[in-house]
Amino acid sequence: MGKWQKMTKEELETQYSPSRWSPRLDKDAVIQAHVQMLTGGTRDAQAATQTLLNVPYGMDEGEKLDVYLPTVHTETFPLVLYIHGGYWQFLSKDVSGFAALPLVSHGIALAAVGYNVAPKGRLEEMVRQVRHSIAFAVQQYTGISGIYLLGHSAGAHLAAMVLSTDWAKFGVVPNIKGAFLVSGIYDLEPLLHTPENDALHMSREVAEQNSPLRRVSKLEGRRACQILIGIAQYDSPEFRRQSQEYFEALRAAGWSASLLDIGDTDHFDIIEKLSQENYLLTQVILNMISI
Ligand SMILES: Nc1ccccc1C(=O)C[C@H](N)C(=O)O
Repeated sequence: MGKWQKMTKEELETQYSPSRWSPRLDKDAVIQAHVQMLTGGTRDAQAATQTLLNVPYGMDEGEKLDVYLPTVHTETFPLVLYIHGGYWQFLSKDVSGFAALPLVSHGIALAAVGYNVAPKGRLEEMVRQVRHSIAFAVQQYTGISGIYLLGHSAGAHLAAMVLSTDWAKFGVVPNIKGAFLVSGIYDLEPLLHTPENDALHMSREVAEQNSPLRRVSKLEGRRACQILIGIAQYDSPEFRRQSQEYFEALRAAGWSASLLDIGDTDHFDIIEKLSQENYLLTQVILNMISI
């Protein structure tokens, strides 16, 4: 048993409130600034990139992709699927193109995945939607040379769930070459005891079945796929513990996984800075994709 079980309700709530740990700004200001950075970054990326916005990947209104295409046309290119964060309740694909510019200028496409956040969407539905979006992308775009997942916070959780997909149900086996999981949550159980679950309505069973940490043995495709787990210096100790544990579990199961602890970042700017080409994580991603 980890030590979160011994925490008071208040302590657990604090540990699982990323906004309370930023040394830059107070909790409301950091979220406001985050939304501003994502919105502005996405606007800039859309102004400078060839895009395909609101491409439906399913029947539901929320099942859409925003695709940012490589600057120079090539027959084949890697595709990064970006899965946004926001505790499965906030944000959307509409503010999730901010990382596109450094990628498209290096011949890499980015697709921001829309999914139904709570209270409209339930957790199992979000997992299914994100999996479906990947199956759709590989069927739709024949020029994809490899798929890379990039997820932040709740989006890193969803990306990790994609790695344990039984693709037989989807009729395709995507060539997932890498996953960049940034400041993610890999064990949902502690959240059952926090107010975050008021909107998510997860049962214990749903939390267990959708915890990547408990599904490491079900992962497929380990030979080809590299996993990078990124964590912010100023993420909470619980968030940092979760990344460390997931990393260790992946390594123990024979995966090619690495853990990158990014100094002088918090839960929010660790991902915002992906709009900058000279940011450490941008460089690591470009190197891992290295075309
Ligand atoms: N990641 C986010 C992105 C956008 C808006 C909110 C969040 C949060 O994480 C909220 C959480 N309840 C917090 O206290 O930090």
